[in-house]
Amino acid sequence: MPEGSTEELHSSPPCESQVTEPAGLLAPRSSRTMVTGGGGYLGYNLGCALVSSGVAVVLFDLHKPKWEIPHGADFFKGDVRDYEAVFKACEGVDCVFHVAACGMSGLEQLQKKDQIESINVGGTKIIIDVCKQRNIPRLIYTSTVNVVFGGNPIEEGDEETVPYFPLEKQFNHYSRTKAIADQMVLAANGTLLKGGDKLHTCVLRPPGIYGPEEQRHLPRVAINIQRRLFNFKFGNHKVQMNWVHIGNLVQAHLLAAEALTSEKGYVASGQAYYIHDGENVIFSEWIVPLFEKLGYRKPWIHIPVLLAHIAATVMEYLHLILKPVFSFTPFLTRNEVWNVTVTHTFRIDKARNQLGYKPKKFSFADSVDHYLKTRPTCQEDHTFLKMVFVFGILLSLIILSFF
Ligand SMILES: NC(=O)c1ccc[n+]([C@@H]2O[C@H](COP(=O)([O-])OP(=O)(O)OC[C@H]3O[C@@H](n4cnc5c(N)ncnc54)[C@H](O)[C@@H]3O)[C@@H](O)[C@H]2O)c1
Repeated sequence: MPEGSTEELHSSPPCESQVTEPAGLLAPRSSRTMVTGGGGYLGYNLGCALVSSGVAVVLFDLHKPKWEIPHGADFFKGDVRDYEAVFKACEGVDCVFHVAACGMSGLEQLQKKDQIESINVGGTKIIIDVCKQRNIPRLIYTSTVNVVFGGNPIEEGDEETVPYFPLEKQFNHYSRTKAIADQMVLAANGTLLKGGDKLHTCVLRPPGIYGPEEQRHLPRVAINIQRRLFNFKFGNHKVQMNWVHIGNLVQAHLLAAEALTSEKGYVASGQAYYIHDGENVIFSEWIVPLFEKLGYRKPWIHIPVLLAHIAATVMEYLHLILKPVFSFTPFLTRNEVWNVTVTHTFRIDKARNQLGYKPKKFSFADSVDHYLKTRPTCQEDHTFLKMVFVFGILLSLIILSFF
């Protein structure tokens, strides 16, 4: 399909199976919306919920979703860095959900700085510019808790008291560029549209996303458990964090779109919201169903956090060195080590009070069951990866012996 063209695919029933209760929550006062990153997990599920609410959707993405496109949605193949493509896709649109991002986890996190920056920052600038030119009055940006978390402990942080993590100290490009984009979107609130009205913007900051069909975290962790790379546990057992189920995150996006309307007094204009399931979890306990249902023993070899950090560093460098001849996904990155070894929890009172956000209760175990039912049966040979891992641990031990 040519770049910048729309394609309405199958007219199969929309994707209720992806999100337990997405539709009919509310119909955002919109006739046509655009979801960037509409081929990805959140973007696609959000698109499904919107069409179920009777709102037409353009799913804008570099890649087609792996799931069937629901009736009422158009897929537009395009790049958020391409002004003309974004402008064309936004014809008739009155609300944009800017979900597309690059560099989030695993291999992607190690992509070149320029690539990540051009998508996360450059792409966001283009989205804002097109909203102005196309007189689109509502823009909802999917940010991340990483804009304030960079390895610093945060307990029950809220939107008013926790500052952005200093950009110069963010050691991964994803978090740094998401923080820049988050600030750009908030700064764009209230700017004049070409037709004279105002642009209303808000940002949602979720932690890790889980749910049925999630592709980014669960399958990767599961594969590494099967490779027995997660026999190791590190860090304090009391480390807490939040997670968000896809159904709750979709709900929050729909509510945010509502809260940028005059009917809701533009309550969300210029606001940021933390969004999660409404509970703090201990990571080592939360992940247990995955080990149990896969039939593997829980991690039992305790290693110091520093060693895990060094191993992740070594993995990242090995990845860079070997990239020209062999590309592998490090089983952990430094950023991911911080994520599971440093407490970072947030309050969601602001979203509850201003947006009317009411997270539903979901179970991670159900997502694991779904994964086990749908995972591909054929497994690759991981001998080389195991070698790389063992090499990483050995190298880390050698480095550690110098301390
Ligand atoms: N997955 C998580 O755990 C998590 C946690 C916090 C925040 N977020 C945020 O949520 C959003 C969605 O995450 P997801 O899990 O659905 O990710 P995903 O990778 O499934 O979806 C992202 C989509 O963006 C698309 N994309 C990337 N570059 C693009 C470009 N230049 N032009 C057009 N499309 C492009 C990708 O093709 C992909 O389909 C992201 O903004 C991410 O930063 C995700």
